Amino acid sequence: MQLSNQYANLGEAFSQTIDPESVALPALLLWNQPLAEYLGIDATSPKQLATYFAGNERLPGSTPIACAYSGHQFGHFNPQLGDGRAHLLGELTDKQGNQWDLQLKGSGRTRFSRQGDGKCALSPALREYLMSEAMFALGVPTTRALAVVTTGEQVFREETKPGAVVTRVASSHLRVGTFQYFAARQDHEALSTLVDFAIARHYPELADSKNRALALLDAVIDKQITLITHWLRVGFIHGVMNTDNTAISGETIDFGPCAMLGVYHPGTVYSSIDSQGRYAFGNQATICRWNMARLAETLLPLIDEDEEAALAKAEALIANFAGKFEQAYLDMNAAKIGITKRKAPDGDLIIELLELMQSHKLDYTQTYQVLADTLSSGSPLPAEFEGLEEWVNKWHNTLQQRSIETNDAMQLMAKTNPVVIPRNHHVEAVLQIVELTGRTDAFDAFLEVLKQPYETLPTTSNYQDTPADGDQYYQTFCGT
Ligand SMILES: Nc1ncnc2c1ncn2[C@@H]1O[C@H](COP(=O)(O)OP(=O)(O)OP(=O)(O)O)[C@@H](O)[C@H]1O
Ligand SMILES: [Mg+2]
Repeated sequence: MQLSNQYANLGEAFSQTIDPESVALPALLLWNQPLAEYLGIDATSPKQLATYFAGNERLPGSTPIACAYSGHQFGHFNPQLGDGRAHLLGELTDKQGNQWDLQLKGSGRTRFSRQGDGKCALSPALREYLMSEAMFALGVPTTRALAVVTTGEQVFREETKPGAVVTRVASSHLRVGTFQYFAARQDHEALSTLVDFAIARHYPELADSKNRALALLDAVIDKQITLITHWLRVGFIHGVMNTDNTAISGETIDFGPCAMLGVYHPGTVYSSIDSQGRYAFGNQATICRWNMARLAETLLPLIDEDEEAALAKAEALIANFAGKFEQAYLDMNAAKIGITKRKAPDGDLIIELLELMQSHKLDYTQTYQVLADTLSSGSPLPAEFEGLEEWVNKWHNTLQQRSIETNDAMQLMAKTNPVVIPRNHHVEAVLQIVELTGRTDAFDAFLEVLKQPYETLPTTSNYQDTPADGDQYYQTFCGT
């Protein structure tokens, strides 16, 4: 294993070269062996891994850096964010030649730390590991987690908590906020470097585009639409879709206050600080479009020297967002009810189902399982789904009129609708067990099931129940 330092080599304007802070007593708590193998990370002792992934010793070839970025947080621009508690160790190249960033989070203070302590508590580190690996298995583009190392140190939040460092693997850490950082400083040269870097890393097919900045914007918009559509498919609520938490790669990044939707309602919000519901489940596409408009602004000087021409070109792409998203969203929803080649009237059927789920306060994940059951066994709807009969008849008729074989519909539904998701109450329960006991059995058992979310394993049923209180009091916190 030899890391490269491509981002570090972009120069001082982009990052601060700084080693992680050494921790007192590094111990490897979680290790993602399949991911390590995929990345070609050499097998070594848990002790050595803990030393590396706590940041106590440099990995071969690594020059750790903290990256500069800005961001709109809840709509307000903050020019000076950056990795305040993270260190990019460098890039790894896998066997297929793909580049992966290895980054520590919770690894100490940097130039960008502001008032923060640079640390991460154990529970948010575990959440990042569990949720990102669950999302990966669900087929959602995402950053991943390689390790959680406990530090043997305490961090102070409202109370004393055990500390940890989580290792994140991402196809890059370029954020909308990274572009904003240089745009705010009117550093067009750095912006141009970023565009080149992003294209080389993520969109090499755009290398020969006539207008590289515009082509990049177009590609990022498409990737983001795909991402948000996946979130809506599985019921993911990111919780803090600030522009500094929006990756150019189209991967889900920053699992701080994220949660899963239980009862279907587009207004669902769990984040304690999102009092306006800006990042509510059903608002995520609108916010994504807003974030893409912020990205577009940063690229204007590169899109065209003529300001008005640049604006017209960028605006055309932003204006297309809503239409493109709508198509992707309806296609995804059609797949959830077994329809491949969606036709215009299916939109009404889809919207009607969503409205029924909302008015009958039905669980999002369970509803699609119950619908699939009506196809597989012809079983009647369970009592709590009373009121859907008419819709189910209409849906069955649609499948028939469209000559969609029941088996084909069932297969499509089975790969589109997870049987199990990381439900909030189960996530909290396993995180708490690790925090209280230091043992990971319960966490591991849950993760095993989450790794096959479209299969019913012998233990899957342990995690399919809905929370007793319907998550009405559930709250998440910007994990620090
Ligand atoms: N404990 C902390 N110490 C120093 N800086 C912090 C701390 N927690 C958050 N920050 C910084 O505050 C900003 C916003 O934090 P946010 O919660 O979005 O990111 P994060 O969870 O730290 O990291 P990422 O987006 O990389 O997953 C970032 O600049 C982040 O580095
Ligand atoms: Mg963040």
